[in-house]
Amino acid sequence: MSEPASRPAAEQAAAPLSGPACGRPAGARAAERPAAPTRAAAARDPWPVRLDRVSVRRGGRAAVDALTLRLDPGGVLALMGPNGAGKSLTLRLLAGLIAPDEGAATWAGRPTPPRGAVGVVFQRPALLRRSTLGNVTHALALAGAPRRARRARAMALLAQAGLTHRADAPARALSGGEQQRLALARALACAPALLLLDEPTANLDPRATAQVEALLREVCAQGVTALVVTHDAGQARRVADEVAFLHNGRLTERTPAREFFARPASPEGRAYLEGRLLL
Ligand SMILES: Nc1ncnc2c1ncn2[C@@H]1O[C@H](COP(=O)(O)OP(=O)(O)OP(=O)(O)O)[C@@H](O)[C@H]1O
Repeated sequence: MSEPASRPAAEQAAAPLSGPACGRPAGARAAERPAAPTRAAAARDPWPVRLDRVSVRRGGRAAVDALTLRLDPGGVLALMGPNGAGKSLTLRLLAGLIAPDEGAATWAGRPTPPRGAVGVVFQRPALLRRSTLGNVTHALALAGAPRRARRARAMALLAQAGLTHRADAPARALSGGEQQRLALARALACAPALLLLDEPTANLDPRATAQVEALLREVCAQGVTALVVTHDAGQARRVADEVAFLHNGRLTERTPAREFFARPASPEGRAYLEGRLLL
């Protein structure tokens, strides 16, 4: 994930069930590892994903204000900032779920993301009234996986998410942490190149948070690029390679994570880490 660190100031699928996005599957044990995506990867690669001076108007103001951000393959970018900074809107722009009012969002130079190239996990997963397994097989069906391959592939995704033992349970009966790991497994059904997560552990306890983070790290180690919106500085330290900091819809800095936490480049980033940036 790159773009030179822009020092001070400069830039589910959708849940696969509801939007344009939909995982380079990864595996727990090798025997259970989902088969390699059958699609021609290059045709679906979204790189670079670019926001060029995009603005989104909400409530009579620019909630995202002339933002420029470029994502290239590799790594985890944490998108941080105070409430209302424009993080979720930015994530939705990157997913192609909303269009900018000004500026341009492009994927590999095109105005929409390649089908299935971007997976999204929201803070509260919208799970279907089906079994855990059924949620994933449904996502695979939407992704165009052949019927005969769906069950084995879904079971491999569930194994990776540590949910084999919950396969037949109603998805909505899972714990919050299990539901979020299911949402991740489901988002991986389309073998996305880019995974966007909007505060994926905001409602989880430390143990469930650690499980989701471990799954995210595993998926990223296997080639998926991720952007995580988080308020949790500990989480950003644990999972992110870089931090992009937003304030009032503007990018104040994009900095390697280690550097951000040691010496944030922008006054806003510094104030936030010191608990002084409240709005
Ligand atoms: N549909 C809407 N109507 C009016 N204002 C909106 C709408 N959607 C977003 N906004 C406003 O745009 C701003 C940015 O919203 P966004 O959800 O991107 O912020 P955020 O950084 O994700 O905040 P939080 O950390 O609280 O989730 C906020 O002030 C929000 O109130």
